[in-house]
Amino acid sequence: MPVSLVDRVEAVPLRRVLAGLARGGPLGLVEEVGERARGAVVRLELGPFRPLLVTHPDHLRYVLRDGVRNYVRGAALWDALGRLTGRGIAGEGPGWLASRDILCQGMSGGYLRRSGAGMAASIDQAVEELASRAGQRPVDAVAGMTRLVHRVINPVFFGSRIGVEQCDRLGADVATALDALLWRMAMPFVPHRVPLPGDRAFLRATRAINRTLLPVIDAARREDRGGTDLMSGLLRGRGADGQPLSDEHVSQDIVALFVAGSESSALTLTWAWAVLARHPAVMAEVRREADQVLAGGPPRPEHARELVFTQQVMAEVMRLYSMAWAVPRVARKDDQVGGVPVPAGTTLVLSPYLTHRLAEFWPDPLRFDPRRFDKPAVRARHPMAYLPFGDGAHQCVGQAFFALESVLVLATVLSRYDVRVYGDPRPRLAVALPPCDRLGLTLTPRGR
Ligand code: HEM
Repeated sequence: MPVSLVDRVEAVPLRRVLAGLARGGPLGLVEEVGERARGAVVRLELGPFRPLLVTHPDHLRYVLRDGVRNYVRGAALWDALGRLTGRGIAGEGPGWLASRDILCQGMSGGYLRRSGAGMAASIDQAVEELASRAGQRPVDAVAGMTRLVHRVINPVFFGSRIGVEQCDRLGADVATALDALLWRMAMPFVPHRVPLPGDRAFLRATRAINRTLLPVIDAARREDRGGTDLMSGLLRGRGADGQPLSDEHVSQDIVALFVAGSESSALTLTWAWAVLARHPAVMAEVRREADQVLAGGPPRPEHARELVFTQQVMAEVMRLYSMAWAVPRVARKDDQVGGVPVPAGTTLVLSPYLTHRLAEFWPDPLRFDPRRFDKPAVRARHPMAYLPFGDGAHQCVGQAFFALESVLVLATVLSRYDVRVYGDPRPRLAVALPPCDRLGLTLTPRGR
């Protein structure tokens, strides 16, 4: 299908950017720009940084699929992140391909079928631990979901090589390093030799990450237990030169997995509770389905397929709270997107968050409605109008894993506990979309 030409480029000048910031904060500004553009390519005039914002599904198909060879990770935004996540799975080229092959295999359907029972058991335990903390007083939902996610990903990422407390510490160090990078991401034109706030915190956090990870990698390499976890896979893997991946490469890939998989999963689950609290009838229907499918027992991987409404709820949560609010790419050569000239070196910012709010594809876009994911509605929609996990060469390797994890978490919790949510904050713009204020959560046994 040819790319439909939404052939105007709107410029958003700096003064309008600043006025928008004052009105709705950074996320309000992003939403306002997306709403005005209605799918057109928009040039953001951010001082010396002038990226093109791309949100129309036809244009996304072009950048992520048909024209993918011309649009790569690179330039300033990825350079900042690359200081933390290296040039393996979070990069491009041979290093990325080597990691991608290993991780795709490590997270394949076959792997999920083999290890699904272990994963469901981790979820069972993690939910009980959450309930024991959140029984009397509200726990912070982000912290609670982060702990839960760490308990589920720990065996998948590391086998049984690190304890859950160590996994929590590693997650916290990665989050600190990522926060510290925000300055560099916001000002990608500042050279790395010029100090910025956050630099020291970044250095401290990356040292702590290395202190945790490098000895574990070293020991794992010597042991070689033939595990099916992702770290074992990376240690067994080979680069394009046929040599094993270096310790640094493996370590940075593990950090990249935390960056890509841990925070986004924890925050998406956090928003799921916020949304369910706002829609008690939907929460009741998810519970009805959980009662029917789990029938009072522990979660099992095969339940996920039957939790159809719960899957739809999660899909709609990910439409409205799409952690990937900005997915940057850089044009290698001169090109056009939707009729708009794209000179070589231009940064394109794709925004699934904004695509998911285009009224042309999502009538009444801000309304929460899981039925948008009924099969006929999905079939009738533009296939690139929904891409919470990206698309094309870099499509998320953890998509099937999260799909399984999230529906089993919702069903397990609601089949056993009454959930109360305290607070109703808006998301805040960061690397992902955390709540701008505290969201509390209590779990009390049902019927009490
Ligand atoms: C709600 C949960 C998640 C969301 C919303 C999400 C979203 C995304 C998106 C949008 C991309 C594409 C980035 C790009 O095109 O540059 C991506 C890539 C990736 N995701 Fe996820 N993800 C989630 C969970 C996970 C999990 C659980 C894992 C690991 C187990 C994971 C691992 C990765 C990796 C390794 C990549 C890079 C793939 C590549 O560049 O080839 N993600 N994710």
